[in-house]
Amino acid sequence: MSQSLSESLKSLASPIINQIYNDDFIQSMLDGSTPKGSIEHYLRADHQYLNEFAKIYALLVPKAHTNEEMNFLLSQIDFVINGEVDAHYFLSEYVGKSYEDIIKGHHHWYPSADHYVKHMYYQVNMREDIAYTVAAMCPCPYVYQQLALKMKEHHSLESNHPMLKWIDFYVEGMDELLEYLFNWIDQSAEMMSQDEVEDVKMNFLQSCEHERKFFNMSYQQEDWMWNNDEQ
Ligand SMILES: Cc1ncc(CN)c(N)n1
Repeated sequence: MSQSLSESLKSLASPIINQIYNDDFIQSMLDGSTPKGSIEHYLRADHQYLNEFAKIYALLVPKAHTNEEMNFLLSQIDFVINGEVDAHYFLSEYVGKSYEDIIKGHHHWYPSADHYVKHMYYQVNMREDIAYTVAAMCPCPYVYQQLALKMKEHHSLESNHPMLKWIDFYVEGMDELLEYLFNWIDQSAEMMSQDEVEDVKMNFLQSCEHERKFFNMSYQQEDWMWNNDEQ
């Protein structure tokens, strides 16, 4: 029996996730050496990213076919805005500043975050079928869940490890969400041509690479050359 599209996506994403795991951001989280400035950069970018992610979920509501799909989207808007902020509070504890102080006054999207967000907005605005956007959004929970599982699997983290609460947040809370998203992709793929399926794959894999760029952007505190007014 041939592999489902979602199974194919997961195996294609695996080498990218391994690269992210071995990059500086995750490796420094594990050894507790992440520069506080890199975490602050991440939090400023991610606060905006999650707000845009919620707005893109909202733009999917008119494309939903059932009340059940609409309720899923509403629940995810609530989670992204009001639930995932807990993961940010765990990281602001590491920095030693209040989350509100870290993110206040920050308005522009850093370059790699800009590219990632616009990749998702392009799908929701230019593609009729919801699957193209869902495929571009799915790596957001999927990559983090896989990274967190690898971090726990390969390291016996002390109970006072500074990143343990952040890691556990993504180990525990993603299964039901991911099952829904991947089923949505598989169901849509049944009515697609091979070319359309290839486009769905590209959207998913590009977002996996955008995840890698987002972490590297944070570690290197990447910004635009024109912006020189931020701490
Ligand atoms: C950029 C990004 N990607 C994924 C996640 C995890 N939902 C996040 N908070 N930020």
